[in-house]
Amino acid sequence: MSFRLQPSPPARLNRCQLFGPGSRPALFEKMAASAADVVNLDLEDSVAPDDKEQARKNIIQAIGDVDWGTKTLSVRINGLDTPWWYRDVVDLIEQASDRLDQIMIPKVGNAMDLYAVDALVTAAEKARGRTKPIAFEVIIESAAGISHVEEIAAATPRLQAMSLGAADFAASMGMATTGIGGTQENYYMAHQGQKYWADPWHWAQAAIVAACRTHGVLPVDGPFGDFSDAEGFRAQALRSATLGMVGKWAIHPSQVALANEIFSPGEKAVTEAREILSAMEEAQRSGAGAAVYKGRLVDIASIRQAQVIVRQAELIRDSAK
Ligand SMILES: CCC(=O)SCCNC(=O)CCNC(=O)[C@H](O)C(C)(C)COP(=O)(O)OP(=O)(O)OC[C@H]1O[C@@H](n2cnc3c(N)ncnc32)[C@H](O)[C@@H]1OP(=O)(O)O
Ligand SMILES: O=CC(=O)O
Ligand SMILES: [Mg+2]
Repeated sequence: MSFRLQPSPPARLNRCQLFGPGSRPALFEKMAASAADVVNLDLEDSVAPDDKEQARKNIIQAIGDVDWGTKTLSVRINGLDTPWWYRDVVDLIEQASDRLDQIMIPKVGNAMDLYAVDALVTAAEKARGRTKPIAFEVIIESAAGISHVEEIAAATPRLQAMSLGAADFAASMGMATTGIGGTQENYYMAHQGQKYWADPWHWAQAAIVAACRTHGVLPVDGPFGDFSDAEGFRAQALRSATLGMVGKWAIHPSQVALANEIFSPGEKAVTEAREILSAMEEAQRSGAGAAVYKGRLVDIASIRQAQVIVRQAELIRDSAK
């Protein structure tokens, strides 16, 4: 164990991030009224090139005009390989109200990408006299991004969250699929005439979780494209939660409740976690480091596991007050 303590991620809910194109302002009030913890107004891939400028204007106006409640309000800017990104940043900081919490930077390939955006944001904030610093979130969605995931997670104290973007990731990796997340028909093991499907996103998710947990960043699962497939979404989200991710994107309102449900620990899990903490308190009072709970071993590591669940339950309870 390193003598450095693992930093905690930001203490805020990030169970669901609801996306909507900046070119469809009619959706903004609906997004604000949704149950998502985070709203992502998009300037990037859901907006056609000819609509970029108008989408930017729509978003800047809506940041000030719409009541976003207590949601984390984020705008996805265009990628650093486009002619639009610097104007996205400058106009957002110069013209949008201070209600804007975060910008999402897509297709980040290394720490220098974040250095460049940080430099621009810092200068623009100073010029505007903005006192609330803009937080960053990034998407890991390229071969370069996943190769440099740890340096990206460590790149700037502005960074709060990191998502896996399955669509662009698949394209960049040359994966033979047009599906956005979820089970891939051809990714299976064969054994005694049966097919057993495996999870092609698992390794990238695990790398993201490890980088995020090392540097106190929230790891998030990105889009699941087939919004008619609730069971597929559920299975993908359950796997992500099991791996340590804290939430998932919704690209359609039908996915919000599902994400909230899966990334909120259920009553049974919370009760069990509290019982483990009590069992361990009792064990420690009697000088033992391990105990038996429901016929299985629990020890001091179980306290840390149970605390993850209890902390998340408390965050949800506190946010409902
Ligand atoms: C894949 C890689 C990525 O980068 S994903 C992130 C970028 N993509 C996006 O932002 C796309 C977000 N989603 C959308 O644009 C739309 O949901 C798409 C998928 C096009 C479907 O729109 P539409 O045909 O209107 O859906 P629908 O008729 O089933 O809508 C039912 C009611 O829900 C509303 N709705 C729709 N989308 C949103 C949304 N994103 N946020 C909030 N509300 C939404 C519709 O307006 C409709 O409302 P109502 O029932 O008529 O009042
Ligand atoms: O931006 C998201 C993706 O999946 O690509
Ligand atoms: Mg993408």
